[in-house]
Amino acid sequence: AVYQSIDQLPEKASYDFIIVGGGGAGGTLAGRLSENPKFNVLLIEAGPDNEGREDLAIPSQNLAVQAESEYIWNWWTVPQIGVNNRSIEYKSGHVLGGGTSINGMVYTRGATDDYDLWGKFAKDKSWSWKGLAPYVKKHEKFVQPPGDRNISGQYDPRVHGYKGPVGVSLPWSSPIEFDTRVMKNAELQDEFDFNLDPNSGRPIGVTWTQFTIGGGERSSSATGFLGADVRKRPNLTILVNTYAKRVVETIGPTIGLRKDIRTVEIVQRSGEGPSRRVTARKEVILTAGAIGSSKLLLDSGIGDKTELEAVGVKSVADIKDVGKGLTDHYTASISWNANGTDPVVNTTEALDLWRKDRIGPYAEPTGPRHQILWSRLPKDSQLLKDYKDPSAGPNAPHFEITLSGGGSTVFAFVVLLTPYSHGSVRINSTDPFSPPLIDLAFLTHPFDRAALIEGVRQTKRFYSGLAWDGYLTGFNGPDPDADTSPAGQEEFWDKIKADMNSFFHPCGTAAISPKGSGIGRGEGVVDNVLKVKTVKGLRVADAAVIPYVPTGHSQAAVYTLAERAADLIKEEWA
Ligand SMILES: Cc1cc2nc3c(=O)[nH]c(=O)nc-3n(C[C@H](O)[C@H](O)[C@H](O)COP(=O)(O)OP(=O)(O)OC[C@H]3O[C@@H](n4cnc5c(N)ncnc54)[C@H](O)[C@@H]3O)c2cc1C
Repeated sequence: AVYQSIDQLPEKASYDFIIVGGGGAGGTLAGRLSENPKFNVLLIEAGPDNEGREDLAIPSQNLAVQAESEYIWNWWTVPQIGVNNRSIEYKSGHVLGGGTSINGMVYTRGATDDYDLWGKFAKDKSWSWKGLAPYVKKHEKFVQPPGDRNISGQYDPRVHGYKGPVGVSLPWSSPIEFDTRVMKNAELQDEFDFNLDPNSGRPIGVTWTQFTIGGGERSSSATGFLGADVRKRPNLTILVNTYAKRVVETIGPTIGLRKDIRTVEIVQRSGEGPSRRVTARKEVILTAGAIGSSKLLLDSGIGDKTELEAVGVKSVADIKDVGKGLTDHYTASISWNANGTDPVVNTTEALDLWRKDRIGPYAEPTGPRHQILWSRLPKDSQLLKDYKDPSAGPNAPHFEITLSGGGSTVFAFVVLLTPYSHGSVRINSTDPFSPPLIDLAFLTHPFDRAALIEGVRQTKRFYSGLAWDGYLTGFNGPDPDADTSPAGQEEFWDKIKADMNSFFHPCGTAAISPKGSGIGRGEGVVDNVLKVKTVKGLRVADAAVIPYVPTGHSQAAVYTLAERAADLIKEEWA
């Protein structure tokens, strides 16, 4: 059943598993755990149901739905000292499907090394690219884009999954002159090579961009894992518009010394009306996202005892790393003038076409959708001599450079994928409705500033190739090389900082670490089977546990993680 409000939840119902947060991971887990008819599953989501909302299904509405306050948390970061004390709007999905219902749909797994790093953190090889291989593809259903685009030579069929519920495809439109020039440039320039598929685990090079779009519609954890058939399962209850305030100790006979945390306190999303407590017979699984899950733990008294007591929250478990270790991708924007003609989209016709046949400009995202250049700092880069390489390994790019054009502007996001800076999520109130203090710590480390300049320079080199002759008519900057005087550099940084944004891929706020290891600073929050340390009955199974942001857009890694989590839980309770 799907209940739209808390008063519809039967008083006496009981559940084996309570999943808190119906996003990328939560939707996946609810779908997978309820495959076993013996498990009774409750999924709690703060945002609305995705069903029946056309804007969430139309791929071209990606930016519109991200601006819709009902679908996002409306969080802002604390002033970021690295970017002239700006607060950055920190978007996060607030709807069934979470981020996967509103994100940019870019589908990239990251590098083998990123997954091997999980294994290193967990001291457990089953968390590694090889160990996770079945899960990397399990959620995916790679399909042809709708229409007649010929995609041969634009992806590698060997690296994809075809039986999962989440649709993945190249976008609808066929290549244009801009794309031909990108490919020509990759051929001509020694520094950059074409790479057939970004999802082989070895992303470096110029790749065609893939999206979580199936049959011309957005594919999310909600559409993929919680579709009409799944919603009919008698052992699955989905409760939307309901806020989990905290997890609390379950009253009853305590066996052993560990606190038993299987109870969730919930209330209407608006905060009005009475709170209720629901208890899981087996486990509570937090999947409220890297920000939401760490905030929930902190609101529940699970975190650094000294810091929690300083804000008046009673300590339940003193786990120092909760909310620490936040890593994310950050991006600078640069552009060129070009002599292409901006395509004019007739939105009425486009919408009609989409409604009729799921094709046309509405069947693909708004924004960068052509190719991505994944690159590393050169081997002989002074930066890699001055600092230990922050990337997980040689397959992991330092930069993502989005290649996007066709009209009068060629535009690039230069994304630093491997930041040295680590941020945090904190709370400063005993009220679970007060917003989290999100600190991304953007540009607070000298490596990050120097690396970002190198990323801008790489982009400039890419667009100075012969393939661009007669196409690009001028660089708009910001240009780190335009004026190398201190004043000129300051001007460059001011422009970058004024515009710098997040790619909204937070990870690492409840990081995985080995079973039995401590709970001091730098020692993680969950063990290698995702159980919260020192307590029982409670797991975290979303982006929060990924120790360091992968070098790709994060949804594929989250699906992989959630698929594995589902199997771990199924096995334990079989
Ligand atoms: C604007 C934006 C663009 C993005 N673009 C891309 C992209 O193009 N490609 C890509 O791969 N990734 C992208 N991402 C990131 C990707 O969507 C996330 O990595 C992924 O959704 C994370 O999954 P999760 O399960 O950890 O968290 P989420 O998907 O955020 O799910 C958490 C869920 O928990 C709910 N929740 C939180 N707190 C509570 C509470 N107290 N009570 C009840 N429910 C709660 C939330 O409402 C949400 O539904 C983007 C994200 C955003 C926000």
